[in-house]
Amino acid sequence: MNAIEIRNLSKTYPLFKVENVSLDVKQGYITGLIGPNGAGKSTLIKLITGLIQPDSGSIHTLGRKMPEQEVHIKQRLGIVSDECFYYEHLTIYEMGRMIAPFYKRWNDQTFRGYLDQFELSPKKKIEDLSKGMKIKFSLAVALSHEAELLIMDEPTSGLDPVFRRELLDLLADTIQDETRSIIFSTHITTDLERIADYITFIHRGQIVFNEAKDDVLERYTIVKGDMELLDADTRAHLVGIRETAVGFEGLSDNKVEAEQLFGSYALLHRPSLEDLIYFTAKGARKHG
Ligand SMILES: Nc1ncnc2c1ncn2[C@@H]1O[C@H](COP(=O)(O)OP(=O)(O)OP(=O)(O)O)[C@@H](O)[C@H]1O
Repeated sequence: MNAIEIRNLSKTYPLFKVENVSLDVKQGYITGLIGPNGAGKSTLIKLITGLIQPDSGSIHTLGRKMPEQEVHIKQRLGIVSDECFYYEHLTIYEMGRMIAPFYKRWNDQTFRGYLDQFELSPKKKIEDLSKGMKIKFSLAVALSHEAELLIMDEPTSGLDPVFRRELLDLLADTIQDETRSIIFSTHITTDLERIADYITFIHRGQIVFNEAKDDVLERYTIVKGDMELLDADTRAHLVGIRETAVGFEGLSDNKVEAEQLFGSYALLHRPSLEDLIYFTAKGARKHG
């Protein structure tokens, strides 16, 4: 079962396009959305949440079609970001009162519990909240109406390390019942190494891969060796290469092939998600 099903989605801006994207986001899991600056992560999230309309293609969220069934979908969706505040002059308490009637499954007691847990004073005005506090507030709202799908655009980037860890634990707990799902865009890839089940990698408006995190980190490998190992064949094999005075470091998208190609002449080791972004942004070749 998929929480989100995207088919052949395209959106063109004057200098950028999301092109023919198809993507399944699995229900009951945490999916991390990664990619370099300007890759299209926020654009994809805005398309999914209906903030912008695609030129072509379709999006089904929680089994319902966007934008036709947007009102129904929004009841079951929690959007967590520091950007979705329209009433800056209201206090947290007043904003909560304003939001509550919109949701059929709103639980005021749960909301007050999260405000307390996240140390958010109900008397504080929205305009006086820091970026991290806005994230906490929108998370409290999402969790108080029993959202089945949390869509989070860089939720941890404005948070201190203590709350960041607490948030990651909270998210891991949130999906324990296997009916809830989370899609989570971030540059803090170590957060995803900690909690993500699936990774969606977007680059230049296209999906590079959408796979289980453990499979990705098993399939790719970092290759390190002396410069004399780099010839036309070995260069063509690597997705991206960093050359230094003492040798090279590169990313292979096929560990088995890399082992055959480089044998015992090079050092191979497991990449981090950050390595995948770095070498993909550096390289010209498409991943296999
Ligand atoms: N409304 C718009 N009009 C024109 N171009 C836009 C618009 N919104 C975004 N873009 C362009 O689309 C591209 C992708 O932007 P997007 O914000 O989706 O990237 P991102 O992956 O979220 O980047 P970052 O990691 O830097 O936040 C950028 O080149 C951006 O300038």
